[in-house]
Parts: sequence; C-alpha cells; structure tokens
Amino acid sequence: MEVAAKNSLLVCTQLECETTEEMQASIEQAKVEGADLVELCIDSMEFSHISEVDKLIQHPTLPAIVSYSDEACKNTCLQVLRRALDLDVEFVEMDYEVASDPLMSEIIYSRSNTKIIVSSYLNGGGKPTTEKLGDVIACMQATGADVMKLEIAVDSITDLAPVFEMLTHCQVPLIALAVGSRGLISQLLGPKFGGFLVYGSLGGKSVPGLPTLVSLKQVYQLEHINPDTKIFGLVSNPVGHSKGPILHNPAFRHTRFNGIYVPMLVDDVKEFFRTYSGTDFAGFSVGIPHKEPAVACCDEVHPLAKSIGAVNTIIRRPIDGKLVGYNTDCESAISAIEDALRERQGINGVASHTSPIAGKIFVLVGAGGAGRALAFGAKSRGARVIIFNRNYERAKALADAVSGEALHFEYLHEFFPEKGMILANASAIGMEPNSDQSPVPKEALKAYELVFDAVYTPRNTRLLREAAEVGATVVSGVEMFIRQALGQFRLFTGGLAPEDFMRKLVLEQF
Ligand SMILES: O=C1C[C@@](O)(C(=O)O)C[C@@H](O)[C@@H]1O
Repeated sequence: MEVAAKNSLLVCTQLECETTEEMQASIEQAKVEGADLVELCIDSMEFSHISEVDKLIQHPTLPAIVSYSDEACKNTCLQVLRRALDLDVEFVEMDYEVASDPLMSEIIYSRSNTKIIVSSYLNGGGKPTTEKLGDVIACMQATGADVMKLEIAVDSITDLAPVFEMLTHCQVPLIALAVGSRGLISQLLGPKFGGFLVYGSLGGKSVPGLPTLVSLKQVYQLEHINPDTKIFGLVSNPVGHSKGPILHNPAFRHTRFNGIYVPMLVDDVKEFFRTYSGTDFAGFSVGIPHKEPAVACCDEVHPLAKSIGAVNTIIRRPIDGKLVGYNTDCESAISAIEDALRERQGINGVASHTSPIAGKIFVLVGAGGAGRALAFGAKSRGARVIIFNRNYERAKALADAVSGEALHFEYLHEFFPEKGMILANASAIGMEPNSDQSPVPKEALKAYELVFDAVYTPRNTRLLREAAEVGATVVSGVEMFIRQALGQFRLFTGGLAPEDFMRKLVLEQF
C-alpha cells in the first residue's frame, strides 16, 4: 500500500493570552512548532478598547481564526467579531447563538473574504447519536457558515463513532473536537474522516484530548493521512505511557505503509470492538487491563494466545473482516531472557536446543495478561514456575494452568529456596508515575541470576537498578517492548518489520 500524497489538512492551536505581546510571542512559538494557523481567543485578553487588538488581528504572523466566546459579554463579543470581519481576517469563529442573532446574520451575509466558522458545544444530555449531531449540524449550516465546528464532551471513546460518521458525510467543512482524554482520536483521526482542521497544544502542554503540536509534526504527520489510511491503535487504560505511537507511525512511513497508530483510551473493550467494527479499524495492540477480556472479542484466537488466555495483538483479517487474536508478548519476553542468559553464560551464538531457562526456578510477580504470557512461556521452556500476585486466587489459577506453584505475596521478600533463580516482574509495580516502587526488596534480589521487568517506563526501573547492584543480569522491558512490537508490525502490515530502524527509534526515546 503506497503512502498517499500530502493532504491539505490544517493544524491549528488555540491561544489564550492576556496581552497582545503574549499573543504575538505565542504565534511565533506556534509557527516554530508547525502550526498552520492560530485561533486567537480574544475573550482571554484584557483590553479596554477594541482598537487595542486591531493590530494583532489585522497582521498576525500566521493565518488566524479570531474567536470570541463569552456569553456574558455579548456586546464586546459582537464588537470584536464585527471588527474582525471589517478587517478581513481569514476566519472568524462565533458560537451558534451569536451567529443566529439577527444583527450578526446580516453581517455574515454581507461579509467579503472572511470565512465564518460557526461552533456549537455539546455537553451532557446522554450519548451523542447520529440524529442528535445531525440536528445540531443542520442548525449551524442554516446560519450560512462556511465551516462548522462541533465541540463535544465525551465519556467514552465509543461516543466518537457518530462524530466520525458526521465528518465523513457532512457537505460543509466540519471541525470536530471531542474534549477530554477519551476524545484524543477525534483529532488524530480527523483527517482520515475528512475533518477540516485539527487542534494541537502549544509548548508540549498536556491538555486532555489534544495531541501536542510537536507530536503532530514529528510522530503522527497527519498530512500523510487520507481516506484509505488504515487505523491501528493501542487499546488500553492507561494508554498515555505507551511508546507505541512513536514506534509504529515512523515505521509505517519508513516502509511506505499507509497506516496510522494511535492511543485508544478504552474503558469497555467489548463495547469498543462492537462499535468500531468497520474495516478501517485494521489492527490493535492490546494493553492493560484488557489483554484477557479481549480474547472473548476475537472471532479466532491463535493457539498460543488461546492457551495463555490473553491477547496483545488483534488483526482484522482483510478477507473476511474477522478479528484474529495473537500473543506476541510471550515469545518476546522469553527470548529476551534466554538471549541475556546465554550471553551471561558465554554461550552466545552456540546452537542449543535446550533453553537456558530449563530446570530453573522462574519467579513471576503478577498474574494478569503479561504475567500469563510469561508463565506459559517459562513453562514451555521447562522452568519451574512460582507465582506471586497480590490477589492470591489469580496466582493460584495461573499456577494450576502451568503446573506451577502459587505463593502468598507477603512471602516474596523471603523466598530463597536456591541460588541462580530468574525473577520476572509482570505487574505494574514500578511503572511511571510510581517509579520509586519495586515489587521485591533489594536484599531479596541476591538469590537471582537474572531479573526481568516487563515495565518499560521508566527504562531502568528501581527493580532493575537494585538487581544490577547486587550482581544480577538485568533485562529491561524495553527489549520485550521492541520484540513484541516487531511481531505486531509484521501482523499489522503482512510485511517485514524494519528492525534496525525500530530499535534505533525506541532507544533514542529513552
Ligand atoms: O504490554 C505491551 C505494551 C503495550 O501495551 C504498550 O504499552 O505499548 C503494547 C502491547 O501490545 C504490549 O503487549
């Protein structure tokens, strides 16, 4: 699949500043960060007379949208918008209520070059439906708007499905901005469905639901997205920590595959797959806590993933649209541990059918999706698997499935039956923002020859630092992350993964 020519997408950032000087400095910054235009939110400024903002709105150094949305100051609002129209700025944005004011309607119809953006904000009132959105859009369209903007508060990522439908079918250019962390893909996938522009945040500022301008420029490069672009994403909660987007998007471009990979903050995995069932949604990584429940969402499950009972990759099979689940965690973690052990034992490159894990005690912390992959992998290599988990029942169920043993979590720090054991953390303990935590105290780490941590943010977890200090070989979750992503990339694209390129990308980011 070839990468299509660049689209005509506009990237915008909203500027809220008190003074003209601050506005001007922000416009310069927006230019540096790759914005095509800025929205000057004049209602955020302090001025006593409209003429004070004249210079700003007349000669901004980037094309601008002049907006004013403060219902409490209707007169000022009308004054500012009228002034912007007189000054012929590129875009003037106004709320639907303002646009429907008879005074403003007249002005709208007699405008010269300025394009009018009419916006509506939908908050509450239940889930958005195609009918509801259609009604709002019809009202906005009746004002004579050149562009319509739908701002909408969403409770779930699935609320965006009717928004994408509107974007696809709307006759007039439409901007859709879903507010809140579950709304992020409204911006990232906007160009795929025909959105007129997307918003990004300035200065790397974290705003729920908005990508940063820098990530739009460096990671997503939405100018390459078109209606044929296949959508891939990480279905997880939390999702913001993932390095998947910085890995898969450049790798797609590197191999000229027309795809985009986005973070998908999902609460209900079943509802998610039920909602996004079209062929556009071509493949998924599955992260915590969905790896086990996602098995039931698949039409077919690869035997390894089935025995593990967890999937971390789902592909929509192109020939029949069926969802097929895989587990690339298992081999990636176990092979990373094996390679490190072989290197430690100086048997690198020597062909051997016996795994260096065989016969060893493999202590596993965590019995969730990643834990299950590690337990089955270790068992398949002939290790003796011992599982510790805060919820003992889960540990017991997993131990039974791999003919291992489950022990109560409190005993982990004094578990010391023999030297040279392997420790694998598959729990989220130590993951950012709790990077000061470790599942096992330093003193207890002396019993281990090798310590592996599935947590990869931070790269060097407290567990790994302390294990190295007591002389163990350490394997970072970054290595597992790279290997599972290479497997995923192959499944996503049906082609080879550019391994050196992807490794370099990940290592540069940590
Ligand atoms: O566990 C992980 C990490 C991951 O969730 C991520 O953070 O990108 C992606 C999953 O596919 C993988 O199994």
